[in-house]
Amino acid sequence: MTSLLTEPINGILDRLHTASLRDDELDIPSLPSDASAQHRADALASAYMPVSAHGGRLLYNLTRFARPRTIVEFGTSYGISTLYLAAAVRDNGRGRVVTTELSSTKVAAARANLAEAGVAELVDVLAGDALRTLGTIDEPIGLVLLDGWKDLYLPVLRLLEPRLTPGALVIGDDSSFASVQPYLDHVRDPANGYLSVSFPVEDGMEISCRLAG
Ligand SMILES: C[S@@+](CC[C@H](N)C(=O)[O-])C[C@H]1O[C@@H](n2cnc3c(N)ncnc32)[C@H](O)[C@@H]1O
Repeated sequence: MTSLLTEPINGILDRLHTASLRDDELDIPSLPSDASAQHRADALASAYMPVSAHGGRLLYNLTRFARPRTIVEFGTSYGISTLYLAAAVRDNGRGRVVTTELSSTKVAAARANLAEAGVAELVDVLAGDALRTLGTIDEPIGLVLLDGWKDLYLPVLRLLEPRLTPGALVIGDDSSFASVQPYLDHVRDPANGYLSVSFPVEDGMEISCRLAG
């Protein structure tokens, strides 16, 4: 049996996905186009913006198959995608997740959700800007989920690239968004060391395999 379909993870994911439906009712103030990542994170502190249940199951299955020792996630929010990754780590019997989030409200909520789900010991939630927090990881990385602000996918990937293992999977969520294009241009050019495929789940996930170290 999978942790995803058993309690407490199954019920917590149901609850969080249901709560995320209220994102549509939030009154988010419009932000200047040059608003900082922190400003955007604070303005959207109430918004879950999660992967869908289908996207989450894809993340779970990829993680089960790849059996990575270290998974890095950019953009924790309330911890929904992190729970799918952590459930797979638990069922693999090895590995850990390092995830990072700018909003302090969300860091506290995600830590509480992961503790309630019984997977807190499998996950490090790093508070702060991914461009700073993820620079501290010095071990080989087997799987990356990029789901923070879209314009930062490429700088975050470039930061992590020296530590990607050959064969590592890099997953970019919301790949149909125009702001992801510079990232897509990078991973879709084999000269940059990836074989990349667009997967049609929700707003699209780009799944890229690292060919070279
Ligand atoms: C789309 S949501 C993540 C959803 C989450 N992966 C899930 O499925 O539940 C994006 C999150 O990335 C966070 N974020 C954006 N830029 C960031 C940065 N530079 N460093 C850390 N977190 C960031 C935002 O605050 C926001 O909570």
